[in-house]
Amino acid sequence: MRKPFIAGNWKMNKDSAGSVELAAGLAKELKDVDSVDVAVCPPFVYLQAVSNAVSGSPVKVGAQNMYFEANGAFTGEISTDMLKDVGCTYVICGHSERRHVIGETDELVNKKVKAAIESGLLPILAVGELLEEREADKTNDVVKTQVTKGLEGVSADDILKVTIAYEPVWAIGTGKTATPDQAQDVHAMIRGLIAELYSQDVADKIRIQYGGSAKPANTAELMAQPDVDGLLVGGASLKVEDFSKMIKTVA
Ligand SMILES: O=C[C@H](O)COP(=O)(O)O
Repeated sequence: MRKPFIAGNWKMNKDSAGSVELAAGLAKELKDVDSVDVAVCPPFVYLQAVSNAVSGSPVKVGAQNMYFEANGAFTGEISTDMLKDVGCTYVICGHSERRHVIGETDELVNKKVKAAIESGLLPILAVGELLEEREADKTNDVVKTQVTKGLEGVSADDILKVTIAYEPVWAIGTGKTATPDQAQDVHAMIRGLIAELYSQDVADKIRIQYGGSAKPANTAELMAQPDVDGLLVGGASLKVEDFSKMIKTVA
């Protein structure tokens, strides 16, 4: 039985006061939730304040990105130790906006996943196809490559520290959610791939989130799919009411 895991990716939104207000509101609303793992991923500069605001509640904190080196001359980058120092449990690696806007490669994403695990952070490996790739019937190939390369060198002992987030790029921030069947098809394919790369036991245990215009109105039908174990939520995670409603739908 996989415990559902719902994470909010705030992306480049909120200010200092707004971050604390949202985090404190969620901590209060979700204080009794223990059947769902919950995380929020604010911008780097608000991580400490958000960690303080959710302290003692079931809401954990994640970062939206990281760098794979431990320290040194890497201007503008943030290390895993820094993230742990400000209270992070999770880190998103390979979000499609980082792949397609910033230009991150599978190789870089893989270094981040391995460095996260090494440091004790729990990576959320995000994968997903572009609209033209789906239209060209390349969804499975693209996602398989991203998962396989993203997990290269991750041992069987460590793989269950990873959550995979399937986010079809055409569904992100567009209001165009993948249908539950479309999500289920790709999630089942990913689970089958994990069985091939690791074992059936690992595949049965690893959590696979769906992301892309997830909101209160479609949470139940997405989460009803047998291979959808959680959600990586963008826009709808920016309001206490919406995000907590999604979690309570599952709890
Ligand atoms: O990381 C979250 C996803 O990119 C989904 O964003 P969205 O819920 O705004 O479509």
